Amino acid sequence: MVSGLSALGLSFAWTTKPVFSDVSVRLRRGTVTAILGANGCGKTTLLRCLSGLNKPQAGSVELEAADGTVIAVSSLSAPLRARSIALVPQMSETSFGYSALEIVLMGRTAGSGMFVLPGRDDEEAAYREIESLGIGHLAHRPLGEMSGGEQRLVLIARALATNASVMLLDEPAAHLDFRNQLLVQDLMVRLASDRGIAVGFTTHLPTDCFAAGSHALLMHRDGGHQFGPVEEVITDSAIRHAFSVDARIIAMQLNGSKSHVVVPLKPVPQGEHV
Ligand SMILES: Nc1ncnc2c1ncn2[C@@H]1O[C@H](COP(=O)(O)OP(=O)(O)OP(=O)(O)O)[C@@H](O)[C@H]1O
Repeated sequence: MVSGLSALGLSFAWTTKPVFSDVSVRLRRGTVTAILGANGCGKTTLLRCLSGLNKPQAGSVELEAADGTVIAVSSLSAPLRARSIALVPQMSETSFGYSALEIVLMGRTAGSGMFVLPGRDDEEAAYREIESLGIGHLAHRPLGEMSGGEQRLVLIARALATNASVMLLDEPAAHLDFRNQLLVQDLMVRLASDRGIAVGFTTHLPTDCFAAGSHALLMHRDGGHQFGPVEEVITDSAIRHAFSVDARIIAMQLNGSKSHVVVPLKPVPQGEHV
């Protein structure tokens, strides 16, 4: 059984200028980790490094087993990697012509090779994942004819169908309406608590970290970062440094539980020390 995914000392550069350096983060089984930062700070690049799609110039990404053994993600075969770590992209234009059922079946047979045809069991399992997300009515609709929110749920169902122990979602709430944002946040929390999945997601909205994450990795535009429990990492001064925005975190009791909203107040003037 996989107990988590760890990145140790990751550095990545597309050119000579590093996108990030020496990033360490641990996504534990049964928890949700938010990866927060301004546009262009490297969230998607990091997520792809964690999934094994981008190769970092330094550092390692390792899957941890419950007995303490670790295996480098870079040493896994592509099929095994696809069955261990599911990546939910923001969009999948290459899948636009396929129906939801066909797309989720691709997740079910991920890593089995091009010539393996899905069987009846696979089809039933794919239906179950689609139903579990409340989108059974979309099973036979092509992805390209769905709304952004519906597409996101289909891509999450495809990731679930892989039975991966780690799920990485790139901006899962982007372009979603209020209700669908809430549904996706609740879903990530449930995938962690009910299925024991180690969930990681990227966002550029600080409030999302409090809503769904137990831990946060805050990435700064200068390549620096902080990782730890959300309430320790996401502070007024950390937001000011990461986004160049003066903001206030407001904590309140709502329906018997603690909620937080992060209110942006004003941009920090250019050139002012953050
Ligand atoms: N394929 C690529 N080739 C070269 N540079 C890239 C490539 N992909 C991303 N970059 C650059 O790497 C940096 C980090 O990009 P990335 O997409 O990881 O940021 P992000 O934090 O996810 O941004 P956003 O919030 O806008 O989605 C940016 O400067 C971007 O221009």
